[in-house]
This record gives sequence, structure tokens and C-alpha cells, in this order.
Amino acid sequence: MAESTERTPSRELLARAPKVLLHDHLDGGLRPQTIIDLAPGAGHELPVQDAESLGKWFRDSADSGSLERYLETFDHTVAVMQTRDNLRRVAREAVLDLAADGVVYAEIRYAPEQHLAEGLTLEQVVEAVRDGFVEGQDEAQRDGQPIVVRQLLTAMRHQARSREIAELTTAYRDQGVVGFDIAGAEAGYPPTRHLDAFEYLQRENAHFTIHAGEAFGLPSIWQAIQWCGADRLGHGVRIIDDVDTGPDGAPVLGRLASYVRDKRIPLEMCPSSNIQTGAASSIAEHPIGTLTELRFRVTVNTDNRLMSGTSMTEEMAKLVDAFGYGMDDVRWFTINAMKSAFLPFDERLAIIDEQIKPAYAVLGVMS
Ligand SMILES: O=c1[nH]cnc2c1ncn2[C@H]1C[C@H](O)[C@@H](CO)O1
Ligand SMILES: [Zn+2]
Repeated sequence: MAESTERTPSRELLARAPKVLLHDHLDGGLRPQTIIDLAPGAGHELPVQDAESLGKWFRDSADSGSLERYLETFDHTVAVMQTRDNLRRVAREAVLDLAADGVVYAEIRYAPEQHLAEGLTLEQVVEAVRDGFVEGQDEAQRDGQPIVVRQLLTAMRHQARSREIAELTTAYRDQGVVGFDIAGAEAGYPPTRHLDAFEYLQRENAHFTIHAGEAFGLPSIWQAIQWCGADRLGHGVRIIDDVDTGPDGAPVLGRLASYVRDKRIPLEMCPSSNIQTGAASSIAEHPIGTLTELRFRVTVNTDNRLMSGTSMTEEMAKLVDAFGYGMDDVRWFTINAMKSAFLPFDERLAIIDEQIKPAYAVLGVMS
């Protein structure tokens, strides 16, 4: 019997299946032991001293129901990511951890402007991460777990360096940087504050995504798409506020939701993270269920593996439990994500046709 006919895909099967990750923060995915190893050299005091307690401390502290409090936990990761060697180590380990989880393509983001405290330049930060990604990819390839990893450069929305970071993105576009993002507290910092950066990127034919519709509603999504020209939406959960129920009980899409669905604008959905920040109340009630039924271009992501104690396998497993998804749905999410990557079209297609589809076929999943 083909494995896909199992009613509920096992965790083991989900782990083996190829997965694609578009929304993962480098400074939200460190191994707890690495933070402990690097903290003394960085002169940084940690709230607890052993890896297991530290992992739990991050998960508990991020579980606040508020994006602002969730973001405070990053002080402890960013503090140990201020030197070339440390950035390279963190970047290499991120690649290895994703490869071990069955991820075949990932875009990992971070804000270079947050890694200058010990005197690195923006360029040195990007190059250290670039080198760590290359090392990790080479090692994963040798271990028989090939993975392609690219960088997204984030500008912090409460700061004023977005134009500079956008220019950094195009300067390194041939060295593994495939796009740009803005992140940080959403309320009070609309994406239009950074219009100059987005207009620059559009003139340069560059790609970008915007964290929008996570802690703030439809106006943020509308601005991100219609004013700023975002290619994808980071989270975008609140698009559900523009989906109504008609008198016959059928869903009725408003103009913005229709636009997002019609244009196949990818939603980088991060279920566990959304529960922690209060953007959704439980996995079962997460808008991803309805949006998937309505055939939006939904993708599944980790956001911050450390803060959520999660992985791509874990996110898929939670969705399988909550919505009864099968392996055909997992394959759909995966191909949606690969289609939505900022990698050149021919490279995307090659990963879909030569890696993803054949691997799912081996698992007995054809479509
Ligand atoms: O889910 C998020 N929403 C907004 N900002 C976020 C989220 N996760 C991480 N960040 C911030 C904190 C990091 O320091 C920064 C760059 O990765 O991005
Ligand atoms: Zn994020």
C-alpha cells in the first residue's frame, strides 16, 4: 500500500517529505546551546544557563500574546550575533538544522542593521552569513541532504535604514541575496514609511516581501500590496477580515481578498508564531484552514524556530492534526512555496520537477 494512503501522515513521513521554507528569521532560529557557547565571549548575560532551560525560557517568554513582548526575546539572540565568526556559525547551523528537517529550499531573513554593535559593516554582516550558508550547504550536500538556502535582508520598520538595506540587497543579489523585507512592531509603523526603499527595489527589478496583517489588520495589507508593491505577504493572516459569509453560508470575498487571491499573492503563514503573538487563538481556528479551502496561495513557515520550539515538520504536523490534511495537502503547500520563492524561475522549476515531485512520488503522493 502506498504510504500516502495512511489517513494521518506520521511525523516520520512528514519529516522525510521535502519541504520549502520562505519565512524563517536567522536570529529566531539559533540552537540554545550555541547561544550559551557564545554569550560569555559577547559579554552577554543570559536569563538561564543550560540549553534545555534556555529553550524553554524562549518559548515561554515568546508566549505573551503580544508581538512587542515577543520581539523582546530577540535581544538575547542578536547579542551573540555581532562578530563575523558568530554570524557564520549561526548561519551554518541554521542550514544544517533545516536540511536535517527535510527542507530542500529556504529563504532565511535577518536585519543586517542589528549586527553592527561590535564594528562590523553592513557588507561584512552579509558576507559572514553568505559564507555560513555556503559552508552549511556544502556540508549538507556531503551528508546526502541537499538544500539550497538564500538570504532575505530585513529592514526594521521602526528604524530609518530601509533605503540603505534595499541598496545592500541589490548589491549582493548575485551573492545569495534574493530579496528584501521589513519586520518589527507593526502597529504605528505602516509600510508606507519605507516607500522610498520599495520604489527603489521596483526600479531595480528586485523582489520583496513585507510583514503585514499580523498584529495589524487590512489597512496594513492594503498598503503593503497597493502602495508598496509587495510580491508576498509575511503572515497576511488578517486578510481573513475581508472574507465574509453570504446568506447561503458561502464565503464572500471583499475586493482586497479577491485581489490577493486572483493575483496569487503568496501568504507566508506561520501558525505557531501567530498563536504566541495573539494573531490567532489556536491552530484549529487559524485562518490558514479557510484560506487553504479558498485556494489562496498559502505557504507554511516557521517564523522563529527557537521562540516557537518548532520546525517545518512540526508546523506541518500541527496542521495535519488540526485540519486532517493528508500528504497531498503537504505537497500542495510545498509546491506553492517553491513557486513563490524569489529564486529565478528556471531554478524554481528545476527544484519542483527534479526534487520535490519525484520525492513525493516515492512517498506515493502524485498530486
Ligand atoms: O513575526 C514577526 N513579526 C515582526 N517582526 C518579527 C517577527 N519575527 C521576527 N521579527 C523581527 C525580530 C528580528 O530581530 C527581526 C529580524 O529578523 O525581525
Ligand atoms: Zn517573521
